[in-house]
Amino acid sequence: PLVVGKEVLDKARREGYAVPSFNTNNLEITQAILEVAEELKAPVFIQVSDGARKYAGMENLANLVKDMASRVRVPVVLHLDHGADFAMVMQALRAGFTSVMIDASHHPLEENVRETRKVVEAAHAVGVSVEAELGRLQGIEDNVQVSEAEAFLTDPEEAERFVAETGIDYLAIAIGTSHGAYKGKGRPYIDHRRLQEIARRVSLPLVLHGASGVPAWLKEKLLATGAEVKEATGIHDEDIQKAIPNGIAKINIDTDLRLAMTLGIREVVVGNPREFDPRKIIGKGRDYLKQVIREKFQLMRTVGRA
Ligand SMILES: O=C(COP(=O)(O)O)N(O)CCCCOP(=O)(O)O
Ligand code: NA
Ligand SMILES: [Zn+2]
Repeated sequence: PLVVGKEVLDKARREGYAVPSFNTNNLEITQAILEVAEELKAPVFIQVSDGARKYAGMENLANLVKDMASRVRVPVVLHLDHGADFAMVMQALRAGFTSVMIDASHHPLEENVRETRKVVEAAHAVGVSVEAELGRLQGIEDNVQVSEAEAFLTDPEEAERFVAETGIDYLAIAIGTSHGAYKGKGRPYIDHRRLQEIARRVSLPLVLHGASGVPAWLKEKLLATGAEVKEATGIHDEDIQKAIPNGIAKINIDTDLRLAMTLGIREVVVGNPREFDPRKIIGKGRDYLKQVIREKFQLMRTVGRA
């Protein structure tokens, strides 16, 4: 069934596992997520970004997820990813989202607090959980000077204050991850000591953005279809496994789903130039999506937790 975010994540942090939050943009991605969650008896977040809202329509995606979630046995949370402003959050609340993120982390702290408090008041009034962000994920360019990079990472003491002043339900932090398929040359540096210090001060579930791994098997297969993803790199599994016992309870995955869907589509389109049944083309993408989604539930130890 569709459930509120807080109950799912409080349990995850308490019991030392994480819940993947997968971005959806259409029917096939939503099907893949829910079929695997059901198969593995795992709770799951399905999140809608601004881009997805523009591509598919917020109400369309909300109605699809709500209806499909009502027909599965595992807990499903419908989450607004990177809510840009109060208006967008209100639209999500009206559409029946059960969790919303207000991302005001690029504003000065005082404004982030103000914006976030406003959203908390509205969302909590209708029983919906709130995620906010403190600190900024490094940009795609990794030519950020060390000092600037420091300024982007979440300050533990500030995090404690931010949580107290805003009343949020879970906190997104910056400890070295970044959005997209190009997370820097080699292995991205994840600041586990900083995470431990944040987790010592903040008892709320912590959220990791930019956590896609760009798995080797997926990258190799994509390269074999002629996809130009040679420079693509992700977060290492060991860093994910290390972050979970240190308070990370929600882990955002979008890029790995994009790569999986693209692999399926390219394999059919490049491999069978005579194929023009979209169900065969997108369907192959859905198969690879299910494989990646299975791996995420296993990596995060979400299996059997529903
Ligand atoms: O943290 C993440 C995903 O991180 P990842 O890129 O490592 O998967 N997310 O929050 C997903 C962000 C998707 C937003 O993009 P569009 O507006 O273009 O849809
Ligand atoms: Na989010
Ligand atoms: Zn994000």
